[in-house]
Amino acid sequence: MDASAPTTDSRTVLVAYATSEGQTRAVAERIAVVADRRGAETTLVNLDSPHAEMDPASFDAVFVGGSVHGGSHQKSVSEFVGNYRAALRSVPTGFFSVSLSAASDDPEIREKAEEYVERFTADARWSPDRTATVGGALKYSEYGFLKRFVMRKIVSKMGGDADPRRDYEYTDWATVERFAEEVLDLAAVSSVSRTGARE
Ligand SMILES: Cc1cc2nc3c(=O)[nH]c(=O)nc-3n(C[C@H](O)[C@H](O)[C@H](O)COP(=O)(O)O)c2cc1C
Repeated sequence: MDASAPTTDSRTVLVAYATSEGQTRAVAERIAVVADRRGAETTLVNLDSPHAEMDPASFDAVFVGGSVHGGSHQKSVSEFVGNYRAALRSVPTGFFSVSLSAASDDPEIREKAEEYVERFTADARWSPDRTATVGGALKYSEYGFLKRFVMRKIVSKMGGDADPRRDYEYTDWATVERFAEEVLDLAAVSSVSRTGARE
């Protein structure tokens, strides 16, 4: 093996996320699995649960993710990015956004998913190295009356006809893994030139 080849051994990876119904946690966990597979030491943090203070600058790669509700991501996600904006600019980063729009067959609706990301990153004044819009889930069995009502409205507005007697998962796991690999590749590349500045 070429000893100078970049590897992700002993790289540290942070996956910070917020979730309202659990699908973004599943996506974050899949990203962590991809990082673990590459030998990284991965820290998974739910931004809405009590957690130790952490400085993204002390990781080799940082993923941040949230889901879209009423057109916006969780406040804890924008607060995290706002608090650590400078640190996030110093490491390879990926932002993933989970929504139903991302799963639509209609390109105009999928465009909305991109707009949620653009609005988030513009408001947060942060330019992640990679972004991903990820199809979410419809978990009728877990929704109370109001959420179920809102979701049926959203789904019908999107032209869908999901049967509310069952749950749906629209997440494309191959896309999630590809996104994770791309950000991890950046981490491996930048660590090679770590003696100098990040290129
Ligand atoms: C009350 C509610 C509002 C939502 N609003 C939007 C929305 O504005 N746009 C969208 O694309 N998806 C919307 N969704 C779909 C969620 O983004 C999707 O269910 C996602 O999987 C939720 O991720 P989470 O389980 O990590 O919270 C909404 C879902 C709920 C329950």
